[in-house]
Amino acid sequence: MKKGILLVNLGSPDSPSPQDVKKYLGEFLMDERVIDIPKLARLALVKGIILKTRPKASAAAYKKIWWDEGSPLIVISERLRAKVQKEVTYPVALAMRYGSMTIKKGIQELVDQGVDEVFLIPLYPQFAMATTETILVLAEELRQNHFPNIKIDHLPAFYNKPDYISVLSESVKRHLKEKTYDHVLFSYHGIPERHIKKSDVTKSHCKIDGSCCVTPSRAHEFCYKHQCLEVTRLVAEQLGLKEGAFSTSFQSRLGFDPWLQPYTDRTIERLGLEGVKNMAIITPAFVSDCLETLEEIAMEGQELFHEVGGKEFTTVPCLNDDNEWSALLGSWINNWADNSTKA
Ligand SMILES: C=CC1=C(C)c2cc3[nH]c(cc4nc(cc5[nH]c(cc1n2)c(C)c5CCC(=O)O)C(CCC(=O)O)=C4C)c(C)c3C=C
Ligand SMILES: [Fe+2]
Ligand SMILES: [Fe+2]
Repeated sequence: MKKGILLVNLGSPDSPSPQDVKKYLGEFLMDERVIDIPKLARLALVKGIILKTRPKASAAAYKKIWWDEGSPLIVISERLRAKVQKEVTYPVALAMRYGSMTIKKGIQELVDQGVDEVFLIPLYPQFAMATTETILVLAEELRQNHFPNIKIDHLPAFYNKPDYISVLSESVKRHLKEKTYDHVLFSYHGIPERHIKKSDVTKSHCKIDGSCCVTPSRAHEFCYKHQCLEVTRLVAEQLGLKEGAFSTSFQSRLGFDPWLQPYTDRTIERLGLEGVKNMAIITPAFVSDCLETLEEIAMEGQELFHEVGGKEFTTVPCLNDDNEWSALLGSWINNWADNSTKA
């Protein structure tokens, strides 16, 4: 069999125009694993309410962070792909779950090069039904309907792999430049609380309040909150952060249902009001900088911190196309290839 690699990230609109943002958000939010309510209710909510107002506001936010070469998330993912390609002898393609760079095109690109065994790498450290699961389900549907002769294997969530934690911690260390901060905040993309319950394979473990997340359970293989808290714990340990000098929060909530808490915006506000003057913020749910890190955190978050009396607000870039990160992906790919050959 000929092996090939498919890196998959979330995606971005084709341009920051309200029309392109509307098209992209329409596809993204109509995914039943993102807005997980019955189809008719989802249609009414997404087409009838969200897409009437949000594209304009989102387009304005995208305009603030857009690069000459395109969406930061896509440009960075392509840079990463090119570096990973240098680490391995197998063809490496890039696709996005939403938008024009479809997973179908990505698989086709590999198949056109003779590949019939694909190693799919969802570019998400933590598992969530709105990220990893939706990619895997779509890839399997595509395999069955369009590529019945290929095999697809995938990299599971890698949040607690020691080599990943070490690459992430080293990158954070380099960016924090040995300065001390009053507080280091680990901010992860949020998800609605009900997604945690839905992904609980035991159906009884997850309690939302976080108490469950420190009690060993097989539910943790699919518990986004546990996996976020573990990244914080492991990185804080490697950075030697003291208890109380760091915490975890969740950003980017949408709608009125409860999402994972504490919320990042309220946490930044509270820290400032409590007298924190200099803080650093790390965003380990994202491997590439994107709208949520460059605008929501680096611009909105910073403004909020200053409004409540904060002075220095340091945002740590995501791993992006860091050399150690591309080398690590290369080593995971080579390990997979060795093991799949033996099998
Ligand atoms: C860990 C990664 C992500 C999870 C989990 C996730 C869940 C999720 N997101 C929305 C709604 C929106 N997300 C938006 C942007 C966005 N989300 C992620 C990652 C995760 N989302 C990224 C990387 C981005 C940025 C994309 C880019 O082009 O840079 C947006 C669009 C922007 C906006 O209007 O705010 C929405 C909407 C939901 C409902 C959800 C549910 C679990
Ligand atoms: Fe999102
Ligand atoms: Fe838990």
